[in-house]
Amino acid sequence: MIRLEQVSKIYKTSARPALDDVTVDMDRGEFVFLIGPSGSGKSTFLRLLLREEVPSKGKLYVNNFDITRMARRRVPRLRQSIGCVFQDFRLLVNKTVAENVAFALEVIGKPPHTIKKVVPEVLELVGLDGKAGRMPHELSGGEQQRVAIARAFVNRPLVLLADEPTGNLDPDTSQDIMLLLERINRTGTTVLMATHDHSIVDSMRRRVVELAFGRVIRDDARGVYGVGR
Ligand SMILES: Nc1ncnc2c1ncn2[C@@H]1O[C@H](COP(=O)(O)OP(=O)(O)OP(=O)(O)O)[C@@H](O)[C@H]1O
Repeated sequence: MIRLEQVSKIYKTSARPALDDVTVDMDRGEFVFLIGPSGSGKSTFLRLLLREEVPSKGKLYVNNFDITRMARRRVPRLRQSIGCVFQDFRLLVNKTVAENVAFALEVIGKPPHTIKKVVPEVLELVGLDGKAGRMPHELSGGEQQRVAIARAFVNRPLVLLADEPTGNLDPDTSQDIMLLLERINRTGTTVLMATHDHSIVDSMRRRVVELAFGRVIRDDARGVYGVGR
């Protein structure tokens, strides 16, 4: 599903590599935490998968796309196969909950009758039925993140990337969001989540890939956050 072979990323303005000779494989249906201190390369890792950056060295595959050699015109197809969720939700503030989710389908050309059917289904899945007509500012942070997850998942992506999805949420709400991500993972979607949240990583006991200075220093099948520290 996701494969990095000896990938390095060196930004022009930076003295040391942001990623340094990283080799990792993630299978279909895995749930993986990507952890490491600030500046260790987590966001760079995610940006490479979306082809927002290109690697300086190595090979990179996502959902059978060879990202290293990918022509620019094929990038939208790659991004359609990946759902993304961020710490700051990134909803369209002037659209309702349902319109935010529908928009993700409109931009990829889904017909209106499909959109009409699928949007309520996914809102129910994330626990937001009854709130379809609300504006984002009328929702709590946890609810806004649910909308973002619905939007990311509505197209049934093979991979869901989550960059600090609980970073702006209190612990209870964070737990709810994690239950939702687990539920999405159980449908077969690979979930890769970058996080600083010790308690979530420790309570879920999933695969943990730890970065330090751009290198993978740990890859545990059922890991915790702070081993050896
Ligand atoms: N666009 C860029 N240009 C130059 N250097 C960059 C760029 N983006 C990131 N870096 C550098 O690459 C390294 C890794 O950064 P990255 O943002 O991937 O880390 P991170 O683990 O996501 O950090 P955080 O947890 O704070 O988001 C850092 O040294 C950072 O300064």
